[in-house]
Amino acid sequence: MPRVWIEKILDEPELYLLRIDDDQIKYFEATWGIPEGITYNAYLLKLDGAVVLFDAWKKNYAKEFIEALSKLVDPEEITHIIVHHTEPDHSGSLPKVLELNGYKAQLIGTSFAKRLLEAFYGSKAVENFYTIKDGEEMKIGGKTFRFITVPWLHWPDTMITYIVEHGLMFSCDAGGGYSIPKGIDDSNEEIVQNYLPYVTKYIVTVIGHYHKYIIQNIEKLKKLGIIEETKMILPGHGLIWRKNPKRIFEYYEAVGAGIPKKGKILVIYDSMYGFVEKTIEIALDELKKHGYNPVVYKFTDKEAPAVSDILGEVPDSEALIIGASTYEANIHPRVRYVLYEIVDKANYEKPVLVLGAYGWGGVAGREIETMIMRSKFDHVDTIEAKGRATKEDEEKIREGVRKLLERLNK
Ligand SMILES: Cc1cc2nc3c(=O)[nH]c(=O)nc-3n(C[C@H](O)[C@H](O)[C@H](O)COP(=O)(O)O)c2cc1C
Repeated sequence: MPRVWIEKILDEPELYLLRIDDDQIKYFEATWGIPEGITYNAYLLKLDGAVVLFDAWKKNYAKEFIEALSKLVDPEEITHIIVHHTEPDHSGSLPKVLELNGYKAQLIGTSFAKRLLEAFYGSKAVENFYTIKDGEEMKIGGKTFRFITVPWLHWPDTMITYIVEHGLMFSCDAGGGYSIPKGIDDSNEEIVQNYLPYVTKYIVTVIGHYHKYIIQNIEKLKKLGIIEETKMILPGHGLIWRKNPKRIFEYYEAVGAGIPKKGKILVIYDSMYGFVEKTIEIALDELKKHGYNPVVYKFTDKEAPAVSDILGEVPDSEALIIGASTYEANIHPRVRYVLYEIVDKANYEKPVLVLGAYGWGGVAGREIETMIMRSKFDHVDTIEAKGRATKEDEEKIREGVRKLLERLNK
């Protein structure tokens, strides 16, 4: 059952975390396999003469959200609701909150957020909506709220809120990650280390399509001096960053830029009857001879890894080896889908070696080359075997691996 956390984060100003651990979800956005689950984080701030709610939870947990919220405040007393991003994993419970609030609270968000809220929940939901301008400041309960738009992180509606006097940054999806961390913040390094790979997976699968905006928006926040001075980052998923708040944005930047881990080669392949696998075994042997320790994902008649996990491995890889069989004059469907998603969401300047096997006319290699040529990836070579790899193929594969490694050492 999902665990609910109601945690006081600060005494002054009086700030609470409302978090639910969604361990029931299987596919985030009905696509990305996340057996590790995800948390939805909302925040409540009690000020002099104002009660401010920052976002909410998914609709499935509206009942739990109201119960948790009601332990801190009568929903009728909420004066402001800040909507950072309208994706229903954050906004789904808002209609229930508004109903219990008697629609008295002022909603605050971008013009895009207003339009989307209306489309999702009807015109009554936005009756009392205030549309902010980028950089606008507003006094609420004696504090200065600065609203900064961060479009395409990862919807057009997205903004963050910065409370100037206390250096509090409510960042919604930016700074978030998958999984259900055992704590609420970054104070325990073991929890952080377990969590960070799920941050990468989240960035690639959820924000990856717009990954240039990660860099752009972080630059924007840097220029405003906000990242430098912030004391706490409070995202809509995962851990709160208070011990070292800058760390999560540095991590986001590193993933956005695809900074590689020395020696990590990602190998992805399909093999129906073992012929592609043979070409991969030769490549793995050559990699090992050169001291590399590859990370391997394979699609066979016994296993099909989650595409979300594979995507999470791309940003910190030095290079990729893709192995595919030709299937009905195309790339095997499993590898075709993975590649499509990699090129779309994890498109980096990294070298790629293509291996494969075919029966009567190799097509997969050529098709993969075309996909790579249209991406930022750097095509090194394509070597395909007609069925079983011959001695000659073996030599070419080993040579291909050496060429791939040379690119890394340039
Ligand atoms: C359903 C199916 C479709 C195939 N389509 C093609 C094809 O269009 N062209 C071709 O050359 N080989 C085709 N093949 C043959 C495979 O590409 C070939 O046997 C290859 O060696 C398979 O490698 P693997 O056993 O590692 O998957 C097909 C095989 C299967 C099972």
